[in-house]
Formats: sequence, C-alpha cells, structure tokens
Amino acid sequence: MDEKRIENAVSEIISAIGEDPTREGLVETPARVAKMYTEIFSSLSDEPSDFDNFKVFHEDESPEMVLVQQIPFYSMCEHHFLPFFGVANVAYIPNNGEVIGISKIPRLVDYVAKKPGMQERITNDILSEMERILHPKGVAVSLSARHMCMEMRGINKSELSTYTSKFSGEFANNLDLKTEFLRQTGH
Ligand SMILES: Nc1nc2c(ncn2[C@@H]2O[C@H](COP(=O)(O)OP(=O)(O)OP(=O)(O)O)[C@@H](O)[C@H]2O)c(=O)[nH]1
Ligand SMILES: [Zn+2]
Repeated sequence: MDEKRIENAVSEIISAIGEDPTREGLVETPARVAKMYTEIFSSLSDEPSDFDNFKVFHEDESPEMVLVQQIPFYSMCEHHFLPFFGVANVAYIPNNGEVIGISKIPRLVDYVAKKPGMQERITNDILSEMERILHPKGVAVSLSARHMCMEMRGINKSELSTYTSKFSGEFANNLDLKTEFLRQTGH
C-alpha cells in the first residue's frame, strides 16, 4: 500500500472540505489515516498463500457439525468508504474427519472483511474459502451487520440490521441441518 499517496490525498481532502491541514489537530491526520488504511485494508496486502496452509487435523470421531458463532467483524463499504460491522456465524460438516483449528475461522472472517467490500461478497467469500481450504460436506454462513452509510447519512435510519446467508452441500440439501444452524444462531 502506498502510504505516501494516501497521505497526500487525505491532505487534499482536508483542504477541499475547507479545513486547514496545518492546524495542530489535523497536521498528523493524513499520516494517521494512511496507517489506519494499511490496517483496515490489510488483506489487500496479505498473500492469499497465508490462507492456503491452514493445518488440517484428522479426527476419526469428528462431529456432524462444527459451528463458530458470533464472530465480530468490521469492514468498509466500497460505495461510501464507511464502516459496516456485525457478527458472522460459520459452520461446516467435516469430510472424512478433516477439521481445521477453530481459531482459523475468525481469522478467515477477518481476512475476507479487511478490504473495501459488500456484505453479500463477504458472505460468499467466507463460504468459498471454507470450501477451498477444507472440501467439507457443507458450509453455512450468516452475517448480521449495521451499515454506517445507512445510519449516519443517506436514509439516516439508526440500528438497521442487514442479514445475509449462504448454504452449500448438505446445508443446502438437508433441511434438518439448516434448521439446526438457524436455531443455534438465533434465526
Ligand atoms: N447490496 C448492498 N448494498 C450496499 C452495501 N453497503 C452499502 N450498500 C448500498 O449501496 C448503494 C449505493 O447506491 P447509490 O445509489 O450509488 O449511492 P447513494 O446515492 O449514496 O445511495 P443512498 O445510500 O441511498 O443515498 C446504497 O443503496 C447503499 O445502501 C452492501 O454491503 N450490500
Ligand atoms: Zn455504503
């Protein structure tokens, strides 16, 4: 990420809105924003290979469903560059007893969220990355999020919650499994 260009651009925005980029409170703002962008858009710089070598464990007595729920995430909407944030629920049905360390699931959610995006795409990307990494028998993903571009501008509706979900394999074909996922996650 080109921090110097971000700094110059932010300085230009500060001037363009009629503020003084040299006043004390703002003088370091362009550098702060540049540093912040490298953090909140970190997956634009990360190598996808970081996510290729999740260790897969073989567990003969693996459960039918593994569900990690209420995973907090923060992302930036690509339309307005304002935050949207909420929680993700991710479940999978192991194939041949193959499981991953459960901490890798929140890591994956973070990775997918830390770039300009849309809620639907995050939902989709979590599901397709789970399939690519693990080839499970099924994946279920749901996200509930608040979008600042609907709350602090535009239609100005506070605390709207947007829900998205995607199901594959056995979750798509077996109503009992889908119902168990939805019941567990409170939907
Ligand atoms: N589907 C989807 N839409 C989103 C998401 N985040 C923001 N949006 C919407 O993207 C749309 C962008 O539409 P535009 O009409 O080009 O932008 P706008 O004039 O600023 O729209 P308003 O927000 O309605 O004022 C808006 O309706 C936003 O609510 C998201 O994650 N998914
Ligand atoms: Zn937006």
